[in-house]
Amino acid sequence: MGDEDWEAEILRPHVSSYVPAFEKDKYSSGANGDTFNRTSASLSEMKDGPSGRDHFMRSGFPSGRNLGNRDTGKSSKRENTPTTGGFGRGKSFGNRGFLNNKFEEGDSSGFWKESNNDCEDNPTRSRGFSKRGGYQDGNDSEASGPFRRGGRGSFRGCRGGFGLGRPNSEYDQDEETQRSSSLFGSRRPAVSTADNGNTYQSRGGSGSGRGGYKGLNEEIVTGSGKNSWKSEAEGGPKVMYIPPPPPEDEDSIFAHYQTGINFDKYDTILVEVSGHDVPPAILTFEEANFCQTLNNNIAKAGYTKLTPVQKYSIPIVLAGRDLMACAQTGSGKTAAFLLPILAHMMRDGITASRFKELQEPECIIVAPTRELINQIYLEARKFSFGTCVRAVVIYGGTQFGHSIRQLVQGCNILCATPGRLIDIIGKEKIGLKQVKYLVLDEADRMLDMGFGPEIKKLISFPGIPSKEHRQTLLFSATFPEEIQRLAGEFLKSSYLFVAVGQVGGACRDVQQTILQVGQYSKREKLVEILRNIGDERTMVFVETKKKADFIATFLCQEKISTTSIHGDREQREREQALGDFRCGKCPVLVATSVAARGLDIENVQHVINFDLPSTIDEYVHRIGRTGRCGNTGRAISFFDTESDNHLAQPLVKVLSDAQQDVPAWLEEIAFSTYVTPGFNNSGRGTVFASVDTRKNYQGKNTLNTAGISSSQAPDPVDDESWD
Ligand SMILES: Nc1ncnc2c1ncn2[C@@H]1O[C@H](COP(=O)(O)OP(=O)(O)OP(=O)(O)O)[C@@H](O)[C@H]1O
Repeated sequence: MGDEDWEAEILRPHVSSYVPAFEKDKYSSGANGDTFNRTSASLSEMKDGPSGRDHFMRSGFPSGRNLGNRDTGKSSKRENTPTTGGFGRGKSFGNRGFLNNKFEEGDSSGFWKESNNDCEDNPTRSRGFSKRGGYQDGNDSEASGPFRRGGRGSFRGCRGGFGLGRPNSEYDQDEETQRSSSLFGSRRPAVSTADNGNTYQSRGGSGSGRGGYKGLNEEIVTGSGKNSWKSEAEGGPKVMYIPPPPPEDEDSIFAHYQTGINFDKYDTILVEVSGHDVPPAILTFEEANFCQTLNNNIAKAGYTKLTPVQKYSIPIVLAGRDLMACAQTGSGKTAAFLLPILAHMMRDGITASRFKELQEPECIIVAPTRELINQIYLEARKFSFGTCVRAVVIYGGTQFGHSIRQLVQGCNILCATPGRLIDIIGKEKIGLKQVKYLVLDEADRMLDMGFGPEIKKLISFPGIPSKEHRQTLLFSATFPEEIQRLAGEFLKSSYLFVAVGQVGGACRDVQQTILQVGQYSKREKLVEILRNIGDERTMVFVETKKKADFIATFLCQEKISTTSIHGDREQREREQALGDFRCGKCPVLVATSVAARGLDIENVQHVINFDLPSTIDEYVHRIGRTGRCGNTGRAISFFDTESDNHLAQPLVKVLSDAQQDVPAWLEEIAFSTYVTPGFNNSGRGTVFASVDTRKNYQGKNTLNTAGISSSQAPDPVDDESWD
């Protein structure tokens, strides 16, 4: 499967980590005297720290209940007649009345109800199915696919730009449409913002047959017809974008932000390790016995103290063990795998061999989104600074030849998105024989029905060492049970499971507020909140790419400097948007779930869920863009009782686990929408994967000498109950 090529028809189960409060005991661990031990990250006795919410400066926002807008969306129905822009037939959408501020949400004709997908990423890639009955959203996908390949007109901007067919279907923004439309599209900024004139530009679409637009330097059109889209590697249209090289000066390489006031409180988080023969945790970087260069780099990065996931994971990886590690967002998982891998490589004296036709990396790191893999690459480059180890990043939306040129200069650590990786392997540009380390960051995402097939493909390529002969490391903040079971296929049976805090739990450094806001009141509420926030950096999550464009444009019209990131933006635009947000030029970033996972952006003080995501895990990742590395942050979510009730139960669980206020109205909804345990409501509202799932099938655990719990987990492969 090619880059930007995706099996769009695959369903993703609605994964959930929730167990109702009244069922909690049934599933809870540790405290109830089960066989797993929980150990505080400091390896000292767990102290009763202040509750999560006490860590925060109180905001100007009243609690959810007080602010809760009980608008249930009863405002007048909007008309279907567009006021601007051209439209295709079918479920046309547009900025109905948008320019004169009559743009309304929730129209039954589809716009606001389009599938919520975004991707390469496309965490909702498969949600489209359950929600909309079968289409895959179009995506700027690392992996998009034949099922998205129609020539439906594509909305490519905020002001019209519609083609024929089903302009408002999940299909209408697919990669192919974008690619093949640039001949016809006209580049026309939808809105240039308000304040500085360049804050936000949404691409204007052009109403050609295929609709859509792709930037001049990004796509070359092949004029291919329906269902003929191929990735570049497969001979499809070329992507011309070459990302700018990262800065080379040491200051930039080691630039970092400060740990926050709650960094030391990480030590009080309970940690569970399960599996056999658990190596003792380390308490300090010195105990890791890294070489001097690595220690220097760690110091230059401003790391003086290990985070819990690092304390436990580093010795496990150093001991050569496979690992599944789950720790809260922003708690340093990247270094937890990078540092020990680098330590091994340096111990083994690995040197990148330049200009070899076939590069044979020792380590492959895969992550679901382009921006995230780029971030991981920058971390790898930072920690390998001044060594012979060379990291390379390759990802979709960039010129294929550029990826190859990066590779041939030598590659020990290959950071890649799955689609581009598979393409590069298919082109025999890298050999897999030397792979000793395979890391899946955001592993639950990488193994779900979205990316899972590609990862399976990866580990099935001829030449790649079997799981017995490589070290496989899975990291995420969420690990639903079903994914944990799947993961057994990728890991040695002796793998260890590290759980820092509650698996799938939200970061306690984020003050969470849930407001009841109907769809027709959301924009007004958003503006009110953003005006209160002022210039503090804020990520606003919406469910669809189209909505991201609209909301960003709307905010710009409201004179709030805003940019946006989603899967229909060109890669160059995505990187520009992220850059503008990072540097504060645009303090508001409207994003789809493409930005929900992993992104580590300094000073993001607020996350606003304009739309709640369809799964609770996604919620946890989204709000985790703030409150990182001991810093505090705030998350405000608009809960629409017309569409979000399925999230009430898991939200109550996540809020109470994180010691947040739970609005009474939310509890009421949660109670009234109670799902019988065991009834699999598309994976929602069912069992909360509170621990290593092997625990559900095993006998006793023992306490190891380090005070870390060590379970006598049966070999999952041999365990009949495993499946
Ligand atoms: N020991 C440490 N000391 C200081 N800063 C650290 C330490 N470990 C990590 N950091 C910093 O904390 C931030 C968050 O780390 P990272 O992005 O690895 O979190 P994460 O757990 O992978 O989050 P997510 O679940 O959102 O992907 C980064 O800026 C990183 O450089």
